[in-house]
Amino acid sequence: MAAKSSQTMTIPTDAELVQAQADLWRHSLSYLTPMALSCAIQLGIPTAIHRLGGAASLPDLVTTLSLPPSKAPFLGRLLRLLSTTGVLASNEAGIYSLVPLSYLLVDGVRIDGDASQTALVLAVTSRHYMEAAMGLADWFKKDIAQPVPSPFEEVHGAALFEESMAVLDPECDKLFNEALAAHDHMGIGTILRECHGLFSGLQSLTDCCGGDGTTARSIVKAYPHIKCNVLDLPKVVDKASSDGSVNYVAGDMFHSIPPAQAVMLKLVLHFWGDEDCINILAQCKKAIPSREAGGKVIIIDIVVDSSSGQMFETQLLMDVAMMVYTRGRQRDENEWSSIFAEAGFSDYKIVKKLGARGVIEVYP
Ligand SMILES: C[S@@+](CC[C@H](N)C(=O)[O-])C[C@H]1O[C@@H](n2cnc3c(N)ncnc32)[C@H](O)[C@@H]1O
Repeated sequence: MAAKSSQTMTIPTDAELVQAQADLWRHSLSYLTPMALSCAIQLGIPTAIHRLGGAASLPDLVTTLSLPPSKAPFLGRLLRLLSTTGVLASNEAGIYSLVPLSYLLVDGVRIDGDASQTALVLAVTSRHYMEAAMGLADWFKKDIAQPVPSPFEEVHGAALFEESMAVLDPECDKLFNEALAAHDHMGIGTILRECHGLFSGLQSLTDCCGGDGTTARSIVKAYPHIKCNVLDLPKVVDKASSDGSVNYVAGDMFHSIPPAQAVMLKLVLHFWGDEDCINILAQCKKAIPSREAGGKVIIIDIVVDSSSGQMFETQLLMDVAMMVYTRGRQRDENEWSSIFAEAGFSDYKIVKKLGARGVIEVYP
């Protein structure tokens, strides 16, 4: 027999009901915010404003973007939403300008040598990603044995990293790879400037899952004395173009990680479940010397922090994104700490929080 609730819900007042209705509109229509952002990128609005000197009026944009004049009033409404949601700034004279967020969406602008972030927005707002999110309720109802495939795998028949994705859906595979490169390449410059002690004392480093070696090359450029290995799967290493500054190793991190004073896992562990993370970290521990000899694992990943205001919501969205698209998750400090302990590490330190991410040193 169902337990009787001792609490009865108070009937909302009229004022609360109309507010609730407005809140529901906002919640259920807020998918139009990323759609407007994607539309702005496809039309080239941030790039046009940049080329017009960083500020532009509606008529300037209609002309520069070669849009039919009949669309001007509609573009004005799009620009108003983009300004209200913080993608652009606007003033009373009807001039639109770039803010740091839209600066990241300007074609050709390089931040620390990184590509703009347009590829990421275009991928996550594509039908491939949206369809996976739309399959979430069906996914919840299915009782599937471990390891649980993501809603993305259920809908598209392959995981994001799987080679078969290139055959099943080449367009989706291309979108994902471009998005991943834009996402991963950004930020190492800031880490090098903000976290001086992270690499300076190291003689050697293995960038585990280091992809095409972009991050490792930036580190070696800043610290030429560091001997740097880049470990990735053979299919990735085979395609990497080497300039001789780093040593590429084709392999599987679950089997072996090239030894070095430190192993770095930058934006890796959030793709994996807890058990896999423990196995990866256990392999890292085998690859490094004792703490006294300077051994450490460097992790760059989100540290979910409920006291971080709006950043907390971003971190939760990134967590649900991991649930929808991968088998991974985002973790708070307690969750990180127990994974480190289970993998046999004795201590850790959160060196720095940068945006939504943290830089963690983990000691054997
Ligand atoms: C999200 S990226 C890592 C990002 C990279 N560390 C960066 O910050 O630029 C994931 C990478 O992990 C690699 N990878 C996946 N499974 C692997 C494994 N078992 N062993 C080694 N590399 C792996 C993929 O090929 C891909 O290049």
